[in-house]
Amino acid sequence: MPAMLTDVFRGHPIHLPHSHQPDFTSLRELPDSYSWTPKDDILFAAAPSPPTAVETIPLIDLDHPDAANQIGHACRTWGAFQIANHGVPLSLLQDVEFLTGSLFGLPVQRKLKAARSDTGVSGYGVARIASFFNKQMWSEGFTITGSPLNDFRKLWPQHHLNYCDIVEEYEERMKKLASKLMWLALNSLGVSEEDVEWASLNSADLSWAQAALQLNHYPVCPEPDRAMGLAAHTDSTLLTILYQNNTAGLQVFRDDLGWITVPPVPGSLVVNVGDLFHILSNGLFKSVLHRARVNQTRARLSVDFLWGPQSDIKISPVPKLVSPLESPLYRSVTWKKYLQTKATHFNKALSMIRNHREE
Ligand SMILES: O=C(O)CCC(=O)C(=O)O
Ligand SMILES: [Fe+2]
Repeated sequence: MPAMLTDVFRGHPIHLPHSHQPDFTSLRELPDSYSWTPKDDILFAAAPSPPTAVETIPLIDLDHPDAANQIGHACRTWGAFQIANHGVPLSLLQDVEFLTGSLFGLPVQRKLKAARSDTGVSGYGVARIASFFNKQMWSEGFTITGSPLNDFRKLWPQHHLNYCDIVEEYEERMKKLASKLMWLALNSLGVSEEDVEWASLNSADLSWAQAALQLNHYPVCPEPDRAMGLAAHTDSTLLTILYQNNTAGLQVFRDDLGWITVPPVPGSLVVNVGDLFHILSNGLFKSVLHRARVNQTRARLSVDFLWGPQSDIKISPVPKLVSPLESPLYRSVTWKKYLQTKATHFNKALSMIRNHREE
């Protein structure tokens, strides 16, 4: 049986000196441990986009006949896009948002009943990337891998079954959507099912993929300019599908434009290219650097569907996308191995598996 995502993470526990969440609502000033400077993250100070910048990631209508090409173009230029007409019912998005709000609205002591253990993956806690930074992030999270039943029972002794049903339905929908998006993007490069033997086009057979669901809460912050909701990172996934409530905060980085805010569009979903899709596309698709900022007036919620292949599948650049005169840009890697590299080298992980060509 292929190793599941849970095992991958379990082998790489996060050791954090601060495993306890503060009660954000009681803080009237930003504590020093939450106050970021460019020293804490060089990207913190990277050029903010000018207020006049109108450019942002495209919003693509999946019913549009040219959707595949638009997605391909967005993956190459931004590494991210929003989608409308994605087929996920609005009522389900609302249910997931309600669940997320209800979870983070619980008293801290209750949330800590489902705290992620030192070596665990699922449950309540700080962002996984927290261990790479000296400063703390203005957010709290809840990770779901496999069934949330045990954790949900601790959080909501009465209503956990309803909430489990919502998660299950959401994950089913997301799995199908993610596979559809991957194939649309690959088709735009002329890549078809014969070129990627481990991934089936058939939406009824998604057993080659696995996923985790990450719920995030960014509370109202007394000094948002000095705080960081979630520091800059790329996702280790093939694709990530993000639902955000109606509050801006997600930003994506473009070398030529700086940090660009992704405006919430009601009912739409944000899609990010992750590191594995970048590898698979031989570097053609950009694994987008992104982060979450916070604000002083509205709490922000996001639901992140992190999607990739089963842990033992070897991902390497599709041969068709590699020029016959050059070696592939990356060596082959399983998701399991890649997460191990990421757990040690964080944002430098991709360069660790890159084939360095003679210039
Ligand atoms: O909350 C967001 O907008 C971003 C979340 C994210 O990037 C993550 O969970 O990996
Ligand atoms: Fe992310």
